[in-house]
Amino acid sequence: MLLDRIERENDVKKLRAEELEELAAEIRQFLIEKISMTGGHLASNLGVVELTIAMHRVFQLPEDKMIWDVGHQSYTHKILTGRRAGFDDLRKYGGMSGFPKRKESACDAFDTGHSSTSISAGLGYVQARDLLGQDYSVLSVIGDGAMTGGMAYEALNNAARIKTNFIIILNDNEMSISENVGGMSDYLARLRTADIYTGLKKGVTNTLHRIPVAGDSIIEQIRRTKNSIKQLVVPGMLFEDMGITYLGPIPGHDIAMLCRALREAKKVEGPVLLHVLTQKGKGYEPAEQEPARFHGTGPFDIETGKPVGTKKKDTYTDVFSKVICDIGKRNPRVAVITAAMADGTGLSEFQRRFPKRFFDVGIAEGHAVTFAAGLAAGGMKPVFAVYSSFLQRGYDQIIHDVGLQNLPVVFAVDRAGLVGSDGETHQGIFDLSYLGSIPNMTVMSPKNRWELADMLRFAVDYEGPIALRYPRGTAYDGCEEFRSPIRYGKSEVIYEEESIAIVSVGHMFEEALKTRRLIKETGYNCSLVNARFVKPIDSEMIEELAKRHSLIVTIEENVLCGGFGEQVTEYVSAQGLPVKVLNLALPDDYIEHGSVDVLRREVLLDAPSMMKRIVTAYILACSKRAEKDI
Ligand SMILES: Cc1ncc(C[n+]2csc(CCOP(=O)(O)OP(=O)(O)O)c2C)c(N)n1
Ligand SMILES: CC(=O)[C@@H](O)[C@H](O)COP(=O)(O)O
Ligand SMILES: [Mg+2]
Repeated sequence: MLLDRIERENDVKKLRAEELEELAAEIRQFLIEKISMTGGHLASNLGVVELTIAMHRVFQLPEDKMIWDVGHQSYTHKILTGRRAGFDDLRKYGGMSGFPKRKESACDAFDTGHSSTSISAGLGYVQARDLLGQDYSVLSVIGDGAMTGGMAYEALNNAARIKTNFIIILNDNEMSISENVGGMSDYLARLRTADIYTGLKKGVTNTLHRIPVAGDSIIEQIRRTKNSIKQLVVPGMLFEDMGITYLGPIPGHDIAMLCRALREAKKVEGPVLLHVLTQKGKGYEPAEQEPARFHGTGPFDIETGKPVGTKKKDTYTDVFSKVICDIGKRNPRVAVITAAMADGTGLSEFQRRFPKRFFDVGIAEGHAVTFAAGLAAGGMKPVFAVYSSFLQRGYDQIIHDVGLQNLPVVFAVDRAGLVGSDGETHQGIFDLSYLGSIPNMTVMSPKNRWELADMLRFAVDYEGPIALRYPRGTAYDGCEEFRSPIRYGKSEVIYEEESIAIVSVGHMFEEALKTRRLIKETGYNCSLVNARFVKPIDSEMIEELAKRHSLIVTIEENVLCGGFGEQVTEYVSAQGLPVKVLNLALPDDYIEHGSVDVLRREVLLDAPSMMKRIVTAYILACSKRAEKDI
């Protein structure tokens, strides 16, 4: 196997040029086999095998800096930098990350996970290099999907003024996770056929009328506007006009051609954009046919491409998907928005049924928030379905454009809490803090699938900014009997006893139920309350609990800082209530990849750990009280 000769970075340079195609085939086979067992991002990785080989042939690691936008396509880079063995534990706790990580390898120049950051980070490297008088190449690899994100344009605008080499590789596979959207995507599609234009260039400058008949309509178009002549004559004119040299389009599965283009790019004094055309899922038929399904996949059967394992119950996303369609059917003012995550957020069905009221804005969460605010100001009822960690991108917009004007925008915050194998960048563990701090914002979280449905209906009827947060994965379908109507700012008492009172937030209810059971087994009484609202907190309920309990315990899957628990503690302290409070939440830290169950054990938010922490705190609270009485 050629792969056996790749033990560390730069080893790929030792292979003969004629061997590289075979190496690409081996890498594809390896990726398919490994990801079929562990799950991971398959389609994007299959698409960049040749591009990555070419980059590693032409550039020197770790001296040269390769920055992978999003980073979900960095698997071949990991293989070529000696991390092949890591694929056995890909995205498992303690195992190799699915994204580039500086702490994992000196060859990973920059951590990524969220989209459209690579040009900014690359430009930073370039400026640092020049200021420090160093000499290395910087390559930012950005996909056509990531090119729909505003940061990419801010960075290009900034990069245009530099006079030293900076290589931007636009990996264009005509796909975001789903089909790519928007004007840039259309523009790139036109560039893809730029060889026609290159042929035309001569024709235009010499004799327009000698161009074959097939070109007639194009010639007509050229005559019509001067601008379109420029567009057709110089492919990549948009970039060129900005001061960025455009090279392309380059066939992205031809290693020799890619190497040549990269060597050319290295010579340019200034920013240069290489437009590389690749195919998502290349080399594995099921992924070529269904690139969106194989973007991020669980384990699958290689032969058929079908997922392995039993059919799971509905996820929270499935529930959201059904209910929002039902709401959309009844209420023509409801419009939904996604930032390139129609499948992930469960909006694809809404798109199919109500295409005019469905908006995919590209990977542009900040824009999506303000766009939603505009829709609301114009009389619509926008529902922005978005992953918790990606909504971090829209923080100012939520304050400035939604909160300040008290506009009725619904935020359906999916992937809230621990998400598992995507790790640090994707854990949705800050939303209660960042949403809870915004005036006019209401924040809810459901305990089970029925409450998600009820809360979504409540949110759509509510006349102000409102968010509901729910996690990745199977929707809890227990406790259906507890389904009292949602009342603004009111919690729900599930079990009423004395001594200890647990108040749990959203999906942590299931774990809180188990914890209560364990506490009862140790002989203590324990009440259980479902918070329902994180903002405003149900202060009346806290006052009531303080009368009959020595300890109030809050449970949430959010960082402690700024979360639900801190609000309760602050209220109890401000009111001087005679009760101790224990906040069980996530630490002030980033939480790595791994299964949610393992991660919860690590952060002591699993039922057995919580039971121990609660009983210990209760005994302490009682002894303090006894001391006081003496
Ligand atoms: C801020 C942010 N929003 C959404 C995502 C989810 N996401 C991951 S990859 C991806 C599509 C990227 O498309 P592209 O850059 O073309 O890469 P490809 O998968 O086609 O290789 C999206 C939307 C993200 N990582 N970051
Ligand atoms: C790379 C990326 O950001 C997404 O592909 C993400 O991995 C999707 O995660 P879900 O599986 O939770 O939809
Ligand atoms: Mg793409």
